[in-house]
Amino acid sequence: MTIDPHTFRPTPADAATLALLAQVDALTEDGQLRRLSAAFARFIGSIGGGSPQLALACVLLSELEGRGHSCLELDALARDPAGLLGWGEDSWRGLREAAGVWPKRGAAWRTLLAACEQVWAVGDLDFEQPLVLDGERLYLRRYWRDETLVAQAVRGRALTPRQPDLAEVRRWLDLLFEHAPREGGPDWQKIACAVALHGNMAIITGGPGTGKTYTVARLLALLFASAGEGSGRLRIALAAPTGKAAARLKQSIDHALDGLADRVGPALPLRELAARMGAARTLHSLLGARPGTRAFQHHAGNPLDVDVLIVDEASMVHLEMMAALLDALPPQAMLVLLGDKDQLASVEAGAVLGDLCHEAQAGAYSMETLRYVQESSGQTIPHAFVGAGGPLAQQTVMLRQSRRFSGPIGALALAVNAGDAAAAQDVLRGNSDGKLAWIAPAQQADVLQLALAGRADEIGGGYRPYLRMIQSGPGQADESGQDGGQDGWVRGVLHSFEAFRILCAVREGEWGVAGLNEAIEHKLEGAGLIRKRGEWYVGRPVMVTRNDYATGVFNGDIGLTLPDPARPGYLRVYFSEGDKVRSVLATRLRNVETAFAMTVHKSQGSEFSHTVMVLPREGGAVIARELVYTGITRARELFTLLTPAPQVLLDAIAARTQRASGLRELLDSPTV
Ligand SMILES: Nc1ncnc2c1ncn2[C@@H]1O[C@H](COP(=O)(O)OP(=O)(O)OP(=O)(O)O)[C@@H](O)[C@H]1O
Repeated sequence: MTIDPHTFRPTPADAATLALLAQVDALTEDGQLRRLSAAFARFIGSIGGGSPQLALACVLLSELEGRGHSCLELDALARDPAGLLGWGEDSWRGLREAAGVWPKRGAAWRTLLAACEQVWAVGDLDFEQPLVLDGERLYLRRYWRDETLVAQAVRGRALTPRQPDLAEVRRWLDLLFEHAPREGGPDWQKIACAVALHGNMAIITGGPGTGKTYTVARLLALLFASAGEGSGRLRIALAAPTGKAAARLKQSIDHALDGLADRVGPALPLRELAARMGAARTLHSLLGARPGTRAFQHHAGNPLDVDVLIVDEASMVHLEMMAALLDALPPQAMLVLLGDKDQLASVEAGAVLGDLCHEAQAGAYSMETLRYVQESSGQTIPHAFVGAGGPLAQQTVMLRQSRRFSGPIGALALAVNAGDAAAAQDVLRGNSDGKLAWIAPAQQADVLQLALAGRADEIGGGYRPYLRMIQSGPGQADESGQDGGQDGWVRGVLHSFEAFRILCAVREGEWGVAGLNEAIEHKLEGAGLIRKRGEWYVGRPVMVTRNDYATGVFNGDIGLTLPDPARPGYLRVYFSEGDKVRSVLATRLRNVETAFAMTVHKSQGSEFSHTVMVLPREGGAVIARELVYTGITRARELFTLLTPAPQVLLDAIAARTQRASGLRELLDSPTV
């Protein structure tokens, strides 16, 4: 439902509700609430009887939706409404007084809301009311529908048994996984492949470098092998939430299959089969996004033409997209989700992968799963991982050892993920052979110096190398000593830019994306590395902020501005997509922002040799453990952390982002 807050006029409501809405308006003017929330409360009041409690519940529901929650939990509403918004009692008092009667228990709120004609209590007669009450959760209908669809589809898929030939699976797994894990214990990668073959849905989760792509490449080989004569007809689709992640997935899978081809020999023409798979696509393009609408070309009535769908970076997939994806996937197709459950959830509402993986750490495997895994892979799941998990837990495997992400950066990520601020501090202060640096308390000048030239002890750090390469122009030898002409030069510049990035936790202020981009531009201009002439200039890195079907660029794509070789005086923006480079005339790009500094959120799915993360001077609800963990895990070789106020880091590590959602409960409910 779309409401224009400027044109919407409510019908008259009772005096108490009007008094409450006046308070809401004042807080909106103050910038504490978004405009949409008051408009939504008025809209709900206009289509049925109103009450100040209902209006306030609507304001909160809308605010929480804007912060990524899919519902309002009535228990929390009764207990600590101010806490829901991260407000102190003072800011909240006015609203609370205006609301009048304030039920002290979730159940009482349920009774109050269930009596409203705008609310459908699940189980009652449904009149398509805009609000839905499911147990003690209040939803916008759209999110309730999406959550229910996801839970039903996921349970159904996980429960759909496949009956692979166990001896054959075992034979192939032994061939595909040559070495036992160095650290001993079960080979979780092998287990993941076996488990995936057991149902129509599997999740492989793990931190960076734990081998998710390595494993899924072997799973594909196994699927080709199991298809026998029909292997050439197996329709496999690869997808990811962003173009960049999709390109990376395809590249890694091709590389892994190529490496496997010789090992499996002529028994399986892996190179040929891989070549037939086609490119990886963004989820938007796979589902057939239609500009200007939320609907997709593919849905239950027009399902995707696939047998196996692999989705990488699944932590970035929001609730609505996951529901659309599951709706469009034919029931007999296999879905494999890959992702790191501990990363930041999607920008939009939902924390789907986190919810789906809530038992991944513990395992919670049944004895039946243990037996199946033993027979199909020869692997013994230790008893510590036995439990009473639901059907999806049986189809989920967490990879636990990182091959490329060890050392001090890995130790820091582990400490942060475990919420252990003291251990994180020890790692940051300890001897890390220069891999880690912690600048605290930091000044903005520290960030600017890093942007210019990296750390003092670093050769060729910061943004200087790529800007110098631009200044040298094509025709010069690249890093490898080869002259690649215009194309080679563009690739070289893009590659060099990818080596370094500054990530921020917030958008606004001195320590946010906006303030830092401006200051960095100034610094680079002062050093003679860029020449700003208006908005567009040579060397400007940009991030696309909105999908644009006309130019084929999508939200989150990052490009570099370079001279147009065909038209002197014109600029083009070059985007790298795996092995390919695309370019668009700069003036055709409408929704972009400078990207020397970008948010941690937008950096998901990317890695940089040297990642610099900047925390702001003041914490807040968004500066939590998942954000810090996601920032650290973007670093391949060096990680530098800047904190103007070190306490913000410690508070962030202690805080978890909990998004309200009913998905976990629904997943475990046999009646869904
Ligand atoms: N069992 C293994 N034996 C040997 N090498 C492995 C194994 N598992 C993974 N690797 C190697 O470790 C590296 C990381 O693996 P991979 O890229 O699959 O991890 P990932 O979990 O997909 O990482 P990311 O989340 O960063 O994309 C790769 O070079 C891969 O070839």
